[in-house]
Amino acid sequence: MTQETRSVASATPSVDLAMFGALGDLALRKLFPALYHLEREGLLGETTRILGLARQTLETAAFRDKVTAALKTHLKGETLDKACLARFLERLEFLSVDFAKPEGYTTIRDWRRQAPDARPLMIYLAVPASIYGAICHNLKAGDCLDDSARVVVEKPIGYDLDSSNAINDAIGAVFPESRVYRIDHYLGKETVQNLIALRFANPLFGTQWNQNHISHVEITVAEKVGIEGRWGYFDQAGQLRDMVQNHLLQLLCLIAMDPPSNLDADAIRDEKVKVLKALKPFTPEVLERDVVRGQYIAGSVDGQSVPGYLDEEGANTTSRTETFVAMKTEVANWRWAGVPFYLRTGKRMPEKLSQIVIHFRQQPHYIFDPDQRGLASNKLIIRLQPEEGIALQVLTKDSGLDKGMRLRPGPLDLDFNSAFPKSRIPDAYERLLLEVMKGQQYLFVRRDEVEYAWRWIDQLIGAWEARDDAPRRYPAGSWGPVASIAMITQDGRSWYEDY
Ligand SMILES: NC(=O)C1=CN([C@@H]2O[C@H](COP(=O)(O)OP(=O)(O)OC[C@H]3O[C@@H](n4cnc5c(N)ncnc54)[C@H](OP(=O)(O)O)[C@@H]3O)[C@@H](O)[C@H]2O)C=CC1
Ligand SMILES: O=C1O[C@H](COP(=O)(O)O)[C@@H](O)[C@H](O)[C@H]1O
Repeated sequence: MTQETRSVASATPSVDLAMFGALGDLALRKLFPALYHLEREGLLGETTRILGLARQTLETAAFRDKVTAALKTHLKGETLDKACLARFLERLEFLSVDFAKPEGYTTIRDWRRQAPDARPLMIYLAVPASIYGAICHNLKAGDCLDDSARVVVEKPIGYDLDSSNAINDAIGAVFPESRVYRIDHYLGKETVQNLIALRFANPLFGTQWNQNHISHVEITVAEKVGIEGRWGYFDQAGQLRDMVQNHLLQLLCLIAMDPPSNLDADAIRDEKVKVLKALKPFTPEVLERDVVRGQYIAGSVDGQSVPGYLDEEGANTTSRTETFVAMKTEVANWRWAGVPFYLRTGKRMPEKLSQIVIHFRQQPHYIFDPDQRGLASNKLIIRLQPEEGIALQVLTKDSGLDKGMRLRPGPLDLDFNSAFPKSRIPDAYERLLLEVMKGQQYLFVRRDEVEYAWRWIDQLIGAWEARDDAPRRYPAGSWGPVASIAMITQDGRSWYEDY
């Protein structure tokens, strides 16, 4: 992170953005809406050009129509600003290329040569990871690249350590690590970045952030959605690879890492890697006690009946893929020894909710009503989505003449929408696209982070496979298998449930 991003944003430099997979789901649902928002906020470089690339034959005018239709569909209730839309569409061009074949790349090179001035080339690979290597190779062989070229790659980077290494090697054969931007869209969420501010700008928390003061940490990422037509992909991955390997481990790293010496990308990423290296591995015995896998069966979400995982479109009816995981893990280092981190994520839960709860230890000597001892210690509740905010649960005296010194838990609450009503919370992809344009890597995942995350996940999956047990069933619309509640109750605790 350079000086300028530490304080106020500066003007974004103009770039040439080549979007591979420009007619795919990610591009149309997330990336073009994010780029349009950047346009509306005046955050696109003045002469930035955007080249859509896909296999389908299409004129630029028809491509602009498709992008307009996608914006109308995906900008949830927002009215398109006509002038802004016109400015945005003017930037777009389209080329039909089969990415696997070298021939088409001459057209990309020619487009690049038409740039009005020297500017960075930003390549976004919104395509399956299986063709990242071919695209990188063809871009180089087709003379499309120079030293300004940076590449953005999507998750999942592989299926395990070996496959992720193969993908990273293919990318690394063309791009140095300093020009590779691996997306984990959770890092682009405003509230996730706020974890850095919360922890390192507030001495109140900085001094308490260790095993002397924190008893345990919960991270919940619950989704209401099911598989949404992605059964083929999801069934190969499962919730552990789809959500824990990346998003939940990134959240855990931001909570557990030591303070970086500055806000440079590598300073932050070095600290995250130390956390990943310190995660306790799972032995088969620990696995049985501390990990619960689930798969949803038919149920109801928001009052609507929904099918079970095995009855989703395209399902293989004998699949044992997990759609829910709960686990207890530990970061084995001086700061966190003995502090359980409880992680939980699942599809078809009753709420969409991403939340971190830090439970502080009780006072060493207790002087209030013994009946209230178990009432509560302080909790810091960090709501990442949907209602972004931070609440600190404190104990105060219950008011009233008849109450004596009765305690009452209550929140010191910072709701971002009411505290900062004018500020729109940008979508993660807006932030991430902007950072690539500026050449800042601190919100992207470095190769060794991916590797250590896979190492940990691989040994967990290895232990799982050795047990060969089926996931536990849970009805859609519930908080997961009962065993996930028992898992935390065995430690005398419960999942925080004030949703
Ligand atoms: N969609 C999402 O919400 C998310 C997606 N991702 C990742 O983003 C990437 C893109 O995903 P998504 O948009 O869903 O996938 P899609 O399949 O919807 O889009 C991929 C696009 O790439 C095109 N493509 C594939 N191979 C070639 C080729 N050889 N030549 C030309 N075009 C090609 C496809 O064209 P055609 O239709 O002609 O085959 C398609 O338009 C994947 O890596 C995915 O894992 C990550 C997180 C979320
Ligand atoms: O990466 C993924 O994330 C989404 C959840 O993202 P969110 O921003 O809506 O919380 C998940 O549904 C998807 O399966 C996974 O691939």
